[in-house]
Amino acid sequence: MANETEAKKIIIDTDPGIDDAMAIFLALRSPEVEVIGLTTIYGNVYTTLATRNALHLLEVAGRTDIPVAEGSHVTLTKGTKLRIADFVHGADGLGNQNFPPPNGKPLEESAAAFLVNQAKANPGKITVVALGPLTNIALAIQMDPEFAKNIGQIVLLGGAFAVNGNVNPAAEANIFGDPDAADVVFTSGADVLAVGINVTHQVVLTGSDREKLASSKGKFAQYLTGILEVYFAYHCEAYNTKGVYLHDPTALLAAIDPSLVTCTEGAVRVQTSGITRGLTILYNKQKRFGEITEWSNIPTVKVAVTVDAPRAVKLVMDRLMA
Ligand SMILES: O=c1[nH]cnc2c1ncn2[C@@H]1O[C@H](CO)[C@@H](O)[C@H]1O
Repeated sequence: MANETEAKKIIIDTDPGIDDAMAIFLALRSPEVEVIGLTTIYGNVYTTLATRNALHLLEVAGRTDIPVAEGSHVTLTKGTKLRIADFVHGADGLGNQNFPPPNGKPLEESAAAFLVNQAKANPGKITVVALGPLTNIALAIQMDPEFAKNIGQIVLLGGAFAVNGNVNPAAEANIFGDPDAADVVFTSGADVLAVGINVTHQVVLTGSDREKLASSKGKFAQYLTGILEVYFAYHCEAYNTKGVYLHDPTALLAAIDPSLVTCTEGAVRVQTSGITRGLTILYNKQKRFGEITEWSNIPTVKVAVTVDAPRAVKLVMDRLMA
């Protein structure tokens, strides 16, 4: 029997990553969602290390029942020159804490095949929360013409809508990581919600929040206090702030509770070359252009424009300290 309180099934596509670790733990502490798998991708670390970290985080959480499917090692156009943000997250992606290797192994199935098969088995029921470059999602779209229809929603952390990027003034890191894949996802016709850094830069975990995490007895709070040191140091150096941006947790929360953000809707295209490679442009449909453009007849997506930041930070703190 359909049940209104049935948890929403989510797959987290992730490149752990310090804020990825926070988002994964947050999901595991959120009764509104059931994590049915993690799929891995390069971004904050290379894919092999992302898989190792995903398995490790599930072991820390005592949730080795959740499968991990390894994703692509190259971009959609088979590019191997990847931009890895180890300077943000530490060489191991998790704040250089010398964690032991995990015992678990990933599935034989690739991330894209896992996404395709799960969406096919549960049409309209699964939300993908995509926290890294969008290669796996684009591969799933290319692998199965029905995927965009079968997947319930794709909530993605990516883009810098009408603000500067964080890789360079044009581009946000996840879109810059694979702009071709991002353009495939944005134009696929799937139900997409993009949460960009125009929104996530408002959701800040302060030094005093970190102290509260440190003094909490919670298992996740203790773990995160350790790995957050490197993330704080990077923000202090790059942004001259004493807080850190909660990118991935904000996207995860938007998937759990859409009322945390307000959105606009329009066609999004991604610049795939030149000095603005990775730029996300939203066509808000306010003007009807006389001529056909690259934005004509493109399905619309939702783009987050505001966030209830105090409520988002409180949810992160309450759930991670529990
Ligand atoms: O300055 C940066 N350069 C590259 N990646 C970053 C930076 N800051 C954060 N992230 C990572 O990229 C995503 C948000 O764009 C987040 O997953 C974050 O961990």
